[in-house]
Amino acid sequence: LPTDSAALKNILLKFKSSLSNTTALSNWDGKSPPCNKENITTLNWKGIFCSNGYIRGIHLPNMGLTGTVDLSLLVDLKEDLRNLNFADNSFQGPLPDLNIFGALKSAFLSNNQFSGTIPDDAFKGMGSLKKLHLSNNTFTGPIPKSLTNLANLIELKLQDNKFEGQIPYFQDPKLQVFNVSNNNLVGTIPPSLGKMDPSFFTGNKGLTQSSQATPTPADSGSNTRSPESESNTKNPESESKGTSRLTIVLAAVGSLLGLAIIVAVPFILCRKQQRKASLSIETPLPSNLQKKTGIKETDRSLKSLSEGSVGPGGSTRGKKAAESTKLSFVRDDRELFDLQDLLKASAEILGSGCFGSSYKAALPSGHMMVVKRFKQMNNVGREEFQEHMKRIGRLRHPNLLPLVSYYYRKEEKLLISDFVDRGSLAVHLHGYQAIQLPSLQWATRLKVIKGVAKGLGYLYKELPSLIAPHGHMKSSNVLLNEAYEPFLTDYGLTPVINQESAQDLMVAYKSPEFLQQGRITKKTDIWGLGILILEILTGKFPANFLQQGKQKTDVDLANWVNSVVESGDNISQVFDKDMGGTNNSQGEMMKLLNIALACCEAEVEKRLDMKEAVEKIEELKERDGEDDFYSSCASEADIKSSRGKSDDFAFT
Ligand SMILES: Nc1ncnc2c1ncn2[C@@H]1O[C@H](COP(=O)(O)OP(=O)(O)OP(=O)(O)O)[C@@H](O)[C@H]1O
Repeated sequence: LPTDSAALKNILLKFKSSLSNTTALSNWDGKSPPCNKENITTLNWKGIFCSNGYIRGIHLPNMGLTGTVDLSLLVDLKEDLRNLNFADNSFQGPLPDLNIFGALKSAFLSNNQFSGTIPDDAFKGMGSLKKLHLSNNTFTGPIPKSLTNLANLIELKLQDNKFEGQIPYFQDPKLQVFNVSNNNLVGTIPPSLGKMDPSFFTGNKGLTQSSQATPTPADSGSNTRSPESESNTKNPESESKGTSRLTIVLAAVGSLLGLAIIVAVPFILCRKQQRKASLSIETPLPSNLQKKTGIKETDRSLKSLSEGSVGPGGSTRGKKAAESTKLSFVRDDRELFDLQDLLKASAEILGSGCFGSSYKAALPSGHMMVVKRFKQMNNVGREEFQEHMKRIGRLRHPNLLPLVSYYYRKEEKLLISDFVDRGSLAVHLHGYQAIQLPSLQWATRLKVIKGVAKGLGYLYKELPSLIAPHGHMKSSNVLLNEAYEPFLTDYGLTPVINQESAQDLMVAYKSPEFLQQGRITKKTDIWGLGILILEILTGKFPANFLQQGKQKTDVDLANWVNSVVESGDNISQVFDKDMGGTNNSQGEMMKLLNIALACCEAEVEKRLDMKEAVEKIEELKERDGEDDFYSSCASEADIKSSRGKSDDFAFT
């Protein structure tokens, strides 16, 4: 249903009037349209998330809402809606008719007062559903059987209810979270769920650990499966099913491992472990940035200065103090907002890097920003810091993520930039299975490298006084937008990062010249570019980045590739098998590998310089692998449409 239609307004207003205590929805007034057709993402009406003019999410958590939820009033959105979040309110009545919305991916209804038995077929036809949270309500009766047929379900939270009977049979579940703790369940825990965290089953007096036997599909027909029926199932067929289950478990473990690498690398690399990374775009946003970070809106001492200073010099001090509690914008072409807007915004932790954590936060306009917190940025004083940020703010290039604003306090710096839809290249290279995406294809990888090289070339031109104009070239600092266009981030920061931290943590200081001679040079970022290209071509994470400080290491991606080249073995073994590519593209892949190795030359004098590297990369032919290029675009576009555009949001 196109969102500019008056009909849509009416639908939402009718839905609002069916709820009680709706003060939080005061801007659902029918004056403005709920979505703007031309905008990719909008949040005109509180909690209504739109994409390209269609409503994708209704996100009303913790809004003090009461009454019952009549989803039949939203039936005209049945094709469009992907996410519903009614958690943390005081809704009553039976479970709303979720299965009206066949394309729904997540439904969060936890922490309400929903009650009653859920019909067995309540989730019939909801094959897209990935996450269902019904915890902390007072649902009774058996766990509905239709849940067992949801092929994409990965998270099921039913804890703290009054569910009764046995746990139904989940065939080959993809489930990663299955929490039924604190209910009235009886019987045994099915072996197919045996790998779950044991705490997910506690608080059910009649529930016991199962024997090792695998249940047969026949069990799935019954919600009152007897424990005996679980034994005596060992036959070749069930063994092969067991094997396929094992394969799935192994695949899941593999995916999780991939994800764990992405998440763990910064932890291992950095001294100060921050909080656990969350890559899920559908994680609920339970709290705002201030609560998540503990960042103070104002520094109390500064505030009192700004409010209370009188007399000679007092007003200047006061003014300075007030200024120091504000965000500083480095561009004049952007929407202005306050630190307060950010601190109040629902926030999601994106990950914890070397220098602190990054958070995604929605501005009141709905625009998504990323706030990166730096704690080791005191290499220069306030004025020099501000000058440097202004310099970074003047940079403009299609492959650089622009700095939008910053916040300066002696003990805390925040850098604020736009959220980039597809997250980091690192995730797409090493954790793509965990986020259920296909591996990046050759044409996309080449496009990413070309963009990265252009961005780096620009930095070299615009920041000639910096020895390493980027300084921290790595795949988690390359972000990808919807079209897989790369954006470099965390560039130009070497002058402001504390020396010791920089040497311990930044990629430039992992280079051969720093490890061997204690120096970085104008070619150090080229080495970083070379390692990044090797990472992209081989799909292997550069393990030498895991070394902390000035330690020499043999575990180096470039050394490994060089050793294969020198051994005369088949060089094709170094390329990532998941990269695809036609015969036509192999020549270009080889050329790129050679460019990467020339960028990684340990002897700085022999290494390519920036200009040479960029020129050589630009010469690589995309059209050589034309079939491959278009098929890879098509497959990624397919995935995009099958995921639904709403996935770009963090409203669930
Ligand atoms: N602007 C952004 N848009 C989307 N995702 C981002 C953005 N900035 C950071 N991220 C994500 O957040 C994760 C954490 O980023 P962060 O910059 O804090 O750490 P890092 O890049 O892993 O390490 P380092 O601190 O060394 O740069 C990144 O892997 C990336 O996926």
